[in-house]
Amino acid sequence: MKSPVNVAITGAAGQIGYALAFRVASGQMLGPDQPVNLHLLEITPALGSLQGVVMELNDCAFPTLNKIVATDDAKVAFKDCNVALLVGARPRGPGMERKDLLLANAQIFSAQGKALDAVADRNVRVLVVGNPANTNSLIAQRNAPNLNARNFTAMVRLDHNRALSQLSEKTGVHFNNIRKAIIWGNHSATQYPDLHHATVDGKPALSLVDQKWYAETFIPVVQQRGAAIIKARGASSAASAASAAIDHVRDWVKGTADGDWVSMGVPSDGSYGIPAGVIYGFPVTCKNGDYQIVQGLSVNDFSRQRMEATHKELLEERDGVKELI
Ligand SMILES: NC(=O)C1=CN([C@@H]2O[C@H](COP(=O)(O)OP(=O)(O)OC[C@H]3O[C@@H](n4cnc5c(N)ncnc54)[C@H](O)[C@@H]3O)[C@@H](O)[C@H]2O)C=CC1
Ligand SMILES: O=C([O-])CC(=O)C(=O)O
Repeated sequence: MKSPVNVAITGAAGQIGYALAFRVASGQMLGPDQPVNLHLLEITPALGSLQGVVMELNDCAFPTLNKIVATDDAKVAFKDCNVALLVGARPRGPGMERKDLLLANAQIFSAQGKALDAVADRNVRVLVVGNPANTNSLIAQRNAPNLNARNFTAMVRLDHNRALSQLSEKTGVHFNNIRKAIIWGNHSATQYPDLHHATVDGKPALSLVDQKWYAETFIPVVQQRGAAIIKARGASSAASAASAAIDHVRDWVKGTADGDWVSMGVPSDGSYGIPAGVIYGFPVTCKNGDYQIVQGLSVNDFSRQRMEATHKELLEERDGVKELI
């Protein structure tokens, strides 16, 4: 039997947390042969509700669930954690942009960065889901100077999956046969969903759809999907966000499929002219528990303009939290 992996989930009694904890506990993230210790963090007033989640998790009798720690102390939750899923943060409501949450949520990520720095496993893999995810990930990273900076990532996988879903609906081809979509940049309305390298049943995606649909329907629909879900449900995406978090960490730890890539918000290494350090959505492949930014893709003017616009927004967000990074 493998030794257990410690997985911390913040905001574990919230909408996403409630979907995510059960999927992690049941082995859907790290595999059916990998026991997990769940470290669940909530704010003090939510501890009662968190206790209910703990009771339900125990009642599932998952073979892969070894132990649960439920706490309102970040240093207890992050102690020796190998994977940290930073979900706990305020969600937006109708009419807001995700960056409107920055002031409300930024403090959470500076405090949690410090707590991770103090007590987490030195190779902890961090996924920030709480919005605005890229900038919150940067804040956590900058507050954890003793951890591996590459391991601070932000979730654009939901956007990636949304791109597959839209293209599948348009072409009538199942997502399983769609490869190499890309989400560049920020998890926001400026993100750039790029189909220039995508294939559908092995054919170039852009040879199957017209440019007008790509530019005027596909891109805005993917960019605005979060807002469309809020309008329809009266609450932001939760099960699909949890599912994307599972996909992100599973692929990072266990590797991406041959001949495909996924999108992850990761610190730039200067690739594609995005200055080093910015946490930006890139196409990546994963192997042996590490990720690599896909190199050598051609970028035309249409793409370059959009990649710059989303980068510019990230710089503006960063300027807004200068004192925390
Ligand atoms: N990156 C992405 O693709 C997506 C990101 N999100 C974001 O994820 C975040 C969570 O969304 P929901 O679960 O729907 O919100 P929610 O309000 O249902 O749950 C958030 C939970 O976090 C807890 N929390 C607040 N501060 C905390 C702290 N300092 N430590 C630990 N827990 C804390 C709250 O008590 C609450 O239970 C939001 O910021 C939302 O905008 C949502 C969907 C997709
Ligand atoms: O739109 C929101 O506020 C929640 C979110 O990030 C998403 O669904 O992509």
